[in-house]
Amino acid sequence: MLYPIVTFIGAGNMASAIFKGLIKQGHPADRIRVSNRSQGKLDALKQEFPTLHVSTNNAEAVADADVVVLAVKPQMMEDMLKPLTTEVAGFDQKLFVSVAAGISIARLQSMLNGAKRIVRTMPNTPSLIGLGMTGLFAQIDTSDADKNLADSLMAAVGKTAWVSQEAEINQVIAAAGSSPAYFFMFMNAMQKSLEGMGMDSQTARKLVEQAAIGSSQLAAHQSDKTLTELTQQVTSKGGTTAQAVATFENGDLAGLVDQAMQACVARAEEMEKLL
Ligand SMILES: NC(=O)C1=CN([C@@H]2O[C@H](COP(=O)(O)OP(=O)(O)OC[C@H]3O[C@@H](n4cnc5c(N)ncnc54)[C@H](OP(=O)(O)O)[C@@H]3O)[C@@H](O)[C@H]2O)C=CC1
Ligand SMILES: O=C(O)[C@@H]1CCC=N1
Repeated sequence: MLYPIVTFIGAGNMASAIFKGLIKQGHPADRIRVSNRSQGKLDALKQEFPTLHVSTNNAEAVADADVVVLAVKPQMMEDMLKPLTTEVAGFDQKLFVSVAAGISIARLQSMLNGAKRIVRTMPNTPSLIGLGMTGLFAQIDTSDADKNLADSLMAAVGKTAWVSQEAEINQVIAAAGSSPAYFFMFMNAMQKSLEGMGMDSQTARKLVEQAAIGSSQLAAHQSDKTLTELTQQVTSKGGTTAQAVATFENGDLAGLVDQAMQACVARAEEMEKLL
């Protein structure tokens, strides 16, 4: 099988989670190019993957790309793309996969001089270990071949879900792109509580980590049960869990989570207007 040449512009947190994940899944490193503004990250990558093509020159990195993954911060996208539209022959004919929050396809199209082959995605950092969750959206006139190529890249590092309305990508951000941070915060709060009770941090981290892994795996294995049913399975009447659950309910955990998710979506919508 001949793997497509994939160029990542930006070698930050999200891009590196995806391309390292791809390499782990068998995509040959010599068919991946990574360009980044500063040299330091590239030097480290070259050490880790000697056959990876790295460059601080975006135009050079995209020249032979089949797919260009746009992975710079949203605020930097326009300045990053502008020179490429004139410097790189046939640039607007390539397939672009954007991972950026808050930049619509219409906006990308205008930044890309009218390019037509664009898939907007919202991945997350667990892609690094093959457990990513990516939402994808493409306009109606995007070819199946382009959709399949974008899907296969993201499916190599986790699960994928297509949304039929572009606005839903902002909900994917709340559910998957940003949500690893929520889970880490929850785990961290548990760890800190245990430490406050006197437990050493290593043991506290191990307990929290394994309980989180076990719970998420159990939910995935028993997807026929609702999350409320899974909660009830743990909660003995008059027992310990009931006290913790009541504390969360009294503090309106669900309301707070809803507020956080809404704030996330609202910020994505606001970014779409600003950028
Ligand atoms: N982090 C996450 O969990 C997720 C992020 N995203 C999206 O991914 C994108 C990147 O975010 P993230 O990885 O967190 O950000 P990072 O800041 O970690 O990475 C951005 C990278 O882009 C590089 N860069 C900036 N300007 C240029 C340029 N002109 N040419 C080449 N490289 C450039 C930066 O280089 P330098 O080393 O010089 O700073 C940096 O390494 C964003 O659009 C974000 O919305 C989407 C889903 C999840
Ligand atoms: O915080 C952000 O804007 C990006 C998008 C999703 C995760 N990180």
